[in-house]
Amino acid sequence: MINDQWLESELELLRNSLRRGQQGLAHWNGGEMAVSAVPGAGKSHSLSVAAAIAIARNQLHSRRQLIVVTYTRSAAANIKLKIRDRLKDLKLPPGGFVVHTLHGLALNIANSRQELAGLNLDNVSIVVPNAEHRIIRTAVEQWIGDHPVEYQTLLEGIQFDGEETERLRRQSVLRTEVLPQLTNTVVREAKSSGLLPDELAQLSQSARDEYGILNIAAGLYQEYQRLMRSQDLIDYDDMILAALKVLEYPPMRLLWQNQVYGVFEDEAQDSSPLQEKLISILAGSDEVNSSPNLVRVGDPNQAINSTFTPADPIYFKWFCQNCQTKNSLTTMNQAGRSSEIIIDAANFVVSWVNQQQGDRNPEQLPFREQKIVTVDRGDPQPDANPQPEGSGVMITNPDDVYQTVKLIGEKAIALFKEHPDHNAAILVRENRQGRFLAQELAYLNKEHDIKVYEISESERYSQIPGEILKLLQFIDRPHSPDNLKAALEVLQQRSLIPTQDLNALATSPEQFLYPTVLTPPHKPQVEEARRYCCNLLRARMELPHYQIIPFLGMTLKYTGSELATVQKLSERVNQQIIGQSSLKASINALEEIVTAENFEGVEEDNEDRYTRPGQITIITMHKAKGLDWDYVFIPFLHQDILPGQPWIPKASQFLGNFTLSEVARAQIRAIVHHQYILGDRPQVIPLPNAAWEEAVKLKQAEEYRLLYVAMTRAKRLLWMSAAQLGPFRWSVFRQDSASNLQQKKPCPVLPALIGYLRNEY
Ligand SMILES: Nc1ncnc2c1ncn2[C@@H]1O[C@H](COP(=O)(O)OP(=O)(O)OP(=O)(O)O)[C@@H](O)[C@H]1O
Repeated sequence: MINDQWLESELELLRNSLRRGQQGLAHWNGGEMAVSAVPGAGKSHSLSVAAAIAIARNQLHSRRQLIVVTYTRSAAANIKLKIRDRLKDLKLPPGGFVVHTLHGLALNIANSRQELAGLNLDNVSIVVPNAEHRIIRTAVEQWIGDHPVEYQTLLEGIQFDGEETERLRRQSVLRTEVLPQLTNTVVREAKSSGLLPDELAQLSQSARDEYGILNIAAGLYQEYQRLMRSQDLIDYDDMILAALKVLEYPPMRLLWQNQVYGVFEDEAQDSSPLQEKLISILAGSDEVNSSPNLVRVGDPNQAINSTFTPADPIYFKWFCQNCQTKNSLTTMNQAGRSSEIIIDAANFVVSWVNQQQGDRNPEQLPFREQKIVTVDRGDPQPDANPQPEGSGVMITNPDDVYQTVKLIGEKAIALFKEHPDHNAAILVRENRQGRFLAQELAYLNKEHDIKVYEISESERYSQIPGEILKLLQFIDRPHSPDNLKAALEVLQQRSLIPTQDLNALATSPEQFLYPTVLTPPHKPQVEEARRYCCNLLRARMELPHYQIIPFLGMTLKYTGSELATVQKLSERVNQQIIGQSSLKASINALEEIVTAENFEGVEEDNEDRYTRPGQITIITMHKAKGLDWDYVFIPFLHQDILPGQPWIPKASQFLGNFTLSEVARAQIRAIVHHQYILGDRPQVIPLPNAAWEEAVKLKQAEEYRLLYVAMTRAKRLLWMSAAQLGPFRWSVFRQDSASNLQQKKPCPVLPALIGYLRNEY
């Protein structure tokens, strides 16, 4: 205990600088605690104060530390600085704590006894596979080779007349889309829940569906693991598993637990069961009946990664419930970020969406019923709950997407004229919307000195080496259906050719690329794709190969710093192949770059670039989490995107009215939830249709939470709109063609919100 009077009174002052709800955190004195906070509640602020208080009170030092865990490196750097500042104010040395990302922490533990971890970390490389990764593609090929009967059942789908072209098309869909996606989803979902391939295979025995989806999934997972091992590769979950293996050994567990006084976890709604297990062990002790010194802070209403990563907010909700029964749940409801009317609008969304769900269990509702409240008078946050700009919340219904941009442009000009030091953002659901807005608003920069900054542009840098590689592989071997399909995908993603079923084109490259008089004429969209491909092939004949990469960059219509990135890439490849220059050598060099995932684009590296004054940032709703702006525009709020309809790609509808990967995800979640609550009691695995329905519900709930995150980014003005006419789907929208816009329905919460605001204000 501290007996220094001065320090005690400083700590008291520090505690009092926190708001009511935040103080619970500062009073933490060991044991488990859950903190459920609303957007803008000051989670990282109060976490850093509570950390400093815990370090001071318990006189922590380098051999007995507090561990703070966050999910991104920038969050880690941020909170580290904050804790240091607090300790400095308390005249204490900057020690007694470490801030880690979860994976950084796992790596440290695994490194502490490599032979226990089962990994030689000096030899392995870390990869982050996606469905296109070569490991996953190879796993799929191996599985197909070893499981002809199961593969045949998939090929036949719900009906099949044996026609050859259709069989080839289905093969292409299964090999390049369905099975890679299934592998990717299952590996991540099962592994991060602590399920090994054999356990999954065992569990899949009680599933009763015709394909045996979980059994296929377990087989794919097995192949994946084998390939990763044989090539000395590990993924992020392997790091956590390795750390857990070290901690299973009692002397090592004791050693670590003695070093760790407690663990504070931020963004706890994004945790997976495996991650939760790791921090609970670290924060615990081997004494019976003692609970771990574990504080978990999160906001279940901001869980926006649960449908494409294994993060699942239900675990944090359960943790909160558990703490509530032990009286150790704290809620932080006050937030000073936004004007009151914006807070009201966000709270309305929470209740309205939950009301639509009928009677589901509270933890299965899209939102935790936790309302945001304005701060008290005299709050320490400067300009807390600022005066709104105009009415504070504006909802409009423009004629079409073009008029939407026009209105945003006019509003931005007026706002920046009056407040040049403020900032603004347009939040979009997908990058294509962002690209459209950036093009249409480019005039703001030239004519009004308002910088328009589109974030997805810089995100695209990391895709450039992969895109160029696919085109090079195609021009090297154009008759390979896989190469052709991969190249067509790139062209389609870049909106250079119309969206269509590429499997049909890629199954017979010869017919597609060089139709004879005997082949039926191509449809216009196929012909357009063919012309693009033939131009690429011609370039191979006509250009010296060191010019090919820059040429491909132009063909893909890269702009500005994307082109600079391509130039840099081209130079690096040419340097690597000096003395043996050929197309093959370029491909090999590029393959190495893509596999190593270590090529950095040409871009600024600073998070502040998202929120510069006088700037309008175009950013996806996902990426906007954790940030805020004076003015926030959220256009294109249409029902087909928000909450969205269940959508099964046409190409894979022969398998039934669901996607295999989503069914498998929902089945694995059902298993893990069951194990979590009911332990070893017999398990019923949902059938594909029920699992798919559950997946759809989860997806729609997440879309609403995404809207909530987006709305709560606004400080003074929240501008939302749903145009009457919009593209059928943004993925097929092309500005250059006179594409038809269609009648669109607004996201259902918008009319309800308009009614609410009208009555309330
Ligand atoms: N007690 C306080 N005294 C002074 N400032 C505070 C206090 N609590 C919060 N703040 C300020 O409120 C702002 C919002 O805090 P922060 O960004 O940490 O919120 P958050 O909970 O992480 O929000 P979100 O989850 O929506 O991203 C910060 O500028 C922070 O400094």
